[in-house]
Amino acid sequence: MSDTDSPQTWDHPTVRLKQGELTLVQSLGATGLRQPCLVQYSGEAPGQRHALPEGTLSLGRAPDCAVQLDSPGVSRRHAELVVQGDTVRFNDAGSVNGSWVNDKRVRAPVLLNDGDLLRLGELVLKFYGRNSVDALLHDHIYRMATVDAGTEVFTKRYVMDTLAREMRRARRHKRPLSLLCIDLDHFKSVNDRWGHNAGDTVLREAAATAHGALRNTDVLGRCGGEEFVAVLPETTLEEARTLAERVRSALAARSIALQGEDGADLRHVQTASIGVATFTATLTTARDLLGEADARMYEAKRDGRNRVAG
Ligand SMILES: Nc1nc2c(ncn2[C@@H]2O[C@H](COP(=O)(O)OP(=O)(O)OP(=O)(O)O)[C@@H](O)[C@H]2O)c(=O)[nH]1
Repeated sequence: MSDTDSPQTWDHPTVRLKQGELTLVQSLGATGLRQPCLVQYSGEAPGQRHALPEGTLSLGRAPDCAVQLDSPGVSRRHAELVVQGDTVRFNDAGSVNGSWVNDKRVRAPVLLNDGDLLRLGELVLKFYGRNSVDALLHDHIYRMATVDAGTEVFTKRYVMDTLAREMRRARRHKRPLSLLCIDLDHFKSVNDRWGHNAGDTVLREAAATAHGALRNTDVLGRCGGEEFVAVLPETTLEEARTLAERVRSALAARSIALQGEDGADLRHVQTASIGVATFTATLTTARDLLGEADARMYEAKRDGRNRVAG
């Protein structure tokens, strides 16, 4: 998923369930001018959506491609799309493994229609035109699978997939990669003192605060009840420590407004203990990296909580 496509910065109003009814048609009307998009149907990130803004867009593995497709068999500059109003033209850009639209090899510009299947090498994508109801439904389902309903940060599954993908990228390009394990302190006492609803509010607000302290390129997910993991691509250990401290201090500085079970207005400061780990010659698997961040987080707890270790 590209930064601009992150569910945390979703680019159109969410399709919501209202009283059990999926209000697709109303949502479609409310969104007005939607962009056409491509959705990956295979490869490392099935379900990933690429919005297609107006202009000439390159598709390929190169990091500066407008539609970046980090998949084996896709050339660095594989194909090109020209988006003009409701018209979208697709062409191969001299790729090694070729491009197809609906199983027909592309050798000259092709006008795309809603629902067309594109194949770049082995990678299959589906094209959705502007205002496609299918694309809205797809977004809704994808969002349910990748965003935690209680906190609006990513699900554990999404963050683990991201970690695996970023580790492959870090290894291949010899780039730094770090991880934060963020665990709220004495969270059980929030539930015990003020009830589960107050606990849910604290979880949601703490997640929003942590997300706000991170960068657009970082991926924050909820990995357990009151435990979060942040994947930090292109980040050294030193930079990760600085970010962890930024998250810790943002949480410690935030006074969350709550209502107790008796309706009384309350305020609560929810601190966290944070473990930091980085991808090195000895920490080479996702399990190693998560284990190290988790161990450092427990060290922060043992040292008194509301601190960063690692
Ligand atoms: N309100 C609410 N509580 C949750 C949710 N998920 C987990 N919890 C609670 O989170 C609490 C976690 O408690 P512990 O694992 O003992 O940790 P802690 O109290 O934060 O203590 P330390 O981690 O040692 O600082 C448990 O009481 C869970 O019931 C949730 O979605 N909502």
